[in-house]
Amino acid sequence: MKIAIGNDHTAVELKTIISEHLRSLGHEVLNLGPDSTERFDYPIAGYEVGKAVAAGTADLGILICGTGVGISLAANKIHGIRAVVCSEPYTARLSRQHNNTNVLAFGARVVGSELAKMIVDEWLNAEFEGGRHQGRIDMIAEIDQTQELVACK
Ligand SMILES: O=C(CO)[C@H](O)[C@H](O)COP(=O)(O)O
Repeated sequence: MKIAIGNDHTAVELKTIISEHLRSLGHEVLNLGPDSTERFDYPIAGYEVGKAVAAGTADLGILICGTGVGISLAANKIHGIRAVVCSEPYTARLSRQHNNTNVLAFGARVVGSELAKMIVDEWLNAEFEGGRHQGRIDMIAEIDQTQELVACK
């Protein structure tokens, strides 16, 4: 798979570790974040990775900032992006199975590199289950596109 990765200044080292891990698993990595620890505004990386995934330039995206929160908020502003912040593997797996997330975020100030690899592995190995979950994904898309939800009218 082709995986876009983005980060801010807090996550350069963890980005490198995760990129190497992804390559060792046979994935292609598209680096859309800085490789310098100079202060960097995380919305830029969230935007770049979100755009790459939404456009199909990458299959999935991984974002890392201090907490994973800001960078995922930015990515979630792109139509079609479902980004999740995870600090443990269970939520990562369920976010694929039930919510069909296409961007995974975590915090370099929150998780260590081994836990981050476990989170990534669990997320990549899980598959969307469809069925009843598809209708809920469609409802999220409806809110995104129309700022309305027919089920609430
Ligand atoms: O976690 C983050 C956003 O959610 C950022 O990494 C964090 O806010 C950066 O902070 P600072 O500029 O103080 O290093």
